[in-house]
Formats: sequence, C-alpha cells, structure tokens
Amino acid sequence: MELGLTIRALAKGAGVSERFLAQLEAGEGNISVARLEDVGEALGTNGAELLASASRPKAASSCPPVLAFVGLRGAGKSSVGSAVASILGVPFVELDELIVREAQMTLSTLFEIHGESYYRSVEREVLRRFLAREEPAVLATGGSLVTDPETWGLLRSRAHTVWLKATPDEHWSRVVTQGDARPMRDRPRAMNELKALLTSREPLYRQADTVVDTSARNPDDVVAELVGQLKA
Ligand SMILES: Nc1ncnc2c1ncn2[C@@H]1O[C@H](COP(=O)(O)OP(=O)(O)O)[C@@H](O)[C@H]1O
Ligand SMILES: O=C(O)C1=C[C@@H](OP(=O)(O)O)[C@@H](O)[C@H](O)C1
Ligand SMILES: [Mg+2]
Repeated sequence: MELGLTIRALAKGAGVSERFLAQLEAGEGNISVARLEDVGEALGTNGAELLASASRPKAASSCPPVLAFVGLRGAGKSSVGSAVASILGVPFVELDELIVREAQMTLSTLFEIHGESYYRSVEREVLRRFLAREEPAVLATGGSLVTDPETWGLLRSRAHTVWLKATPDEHWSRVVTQGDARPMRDRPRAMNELKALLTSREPLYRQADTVVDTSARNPDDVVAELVGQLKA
C-alpha cells in the first residue's frame, strides 16, 4: 500500500500514538480489533483487508527473485555478482555459460560460425527459460545484452536489474589487470572504441532498476552497498 502517509499523519488519522504505530510496524505491539479498524480507515481500507494484506506473500512482480547485473566488460558483473550471491545465499549464474552449454560450443566459435544474430537468439531463449523458473539467483549477463531490445525488455520485466557503472579508463585497466590482452592489440583505437561503446550503451544501461557507481571504489564496498540496499 503506497499512500505516501507519514507515521505522524497516519497516527493522527487513526487516533493512535506515533510510538504505538512504530511498535506495531516492528512487530512488537498488540492491536485491538477496534484500533485495527481505525488504522485501516486512516489508510483508506479496513481492518480485515489490512490483516489479509499483512499475511499475504508479496506479489511476485513486486519482488523479482532474480538479481541481474549488466555493464561493460570489467564492470564487476562476475566478481561483484558472485560475492552478492554468496552473501544472499542464492546461486550465481553466468548467462554466457548457459549460452555455451545450450549451443555446445565456445562463445568465440559461436560468433565465428554463426555470427551475432545467432548469439542473440540463443541468449534470448536461454534467458527466457532461466527466468521462467522463478527461482532466486544472481545473474551476470553479457555486456552486450542491452543492445537487443526484446532481450533487455524481457530481463527488465522479470528481474531486478543492476548496472555497475565505471569510467572507460577503469574498464580498461580492470580488464588489462585481469590479463585480457585483447584491448591491447591496437591501443589507441581500442580505447576510442571502448569509449564509443560505453557512450552508445549508457542510455540503455541507465534503464536498470539500480545504478551503482563503482568508480574509484573497492569491490567490497560495492558489494556491501548493494546488499545493504537490497535488505533495506
Ligand atoms: N569498484 C569495483 N567494482 C567492481 N570491480 C572492481 C572494482 N574495482 C576493481 N574491480 C576489479 O575489476 C574486475 C571486474 O571484473 P569482472 O567481475 O570480471 O567484470 P565483468 O564480469 O563485468 O566483465 C575484478 O577483477 C574486480 O576485482
Ligand atoms: O560487450 C560485449 O559486446 C560482449 C561482452 C561479453 O560479455 P562480458 O561483458 O561479460 O565480457 C559477451 O557477452 C560478448 O562477447 C559480447
Ligand atoms: Mg564477467
């Protein structure tokens, strides 16, 4: 129920004290049937409906079981994602690994033989199946998922999406530190390409439910901030 009422306004409307409401909210107080009716009325409902909604599990759509990380290579989708999953006690899944399993070939072979459009169709189908299970998990997606409107729409409608944001320099240095030599092949052009990629994808990444700026931060801080936000 989202009426935007403050505790003070609700207390006034229901004729009870703010302290009493705070105790109730914390599960510490006991409420009489008459008082329940008063609080229900102040909330624009009634006592019976208030009781029913308190014991009803949250609608699946208001609390998606899958937390999905998006962002450019080096954002921290794999490292932050797996740490968050272990703290939350849910499985951690790499979407690219599901794609490799489904296609029965490595990603580079898949791109080489079948091209990007085939990758996109396998990605969409595997994601659809994964989300249909409706089981709690943390998912690290491929950096380019957001470029497919249907797949990105599907993910946003069924998961809580998190963009791990960083500067081009940080993406670059993190990937190089990881020992991925690819960006080094043609240095000046590669850096420009990375900047252009981030600029073109930023409006899409920005559509995520949560945006976490990872710039100049320690990955542990990012993990702690996210877990704190999710538990709040
Ligand atoms: N603030 C930060 N947030 C996330 N990762 C960071 C941060 N600072 C440094 N890193 C490092 O950057 C790398 C991110 O790589 P990874 O998790 O594989 O990214 P992705 O899966 O998005 O490509 C890791 O080695 C991580 O330790
Ligand atoms: O950014 C990209 O264009 C891609 C990033 C890769 O994922 P990571 O971001 O997990 O490396 C992978 O999905 C694919 O090779 C395309
Ligand atoms: Mg990764």
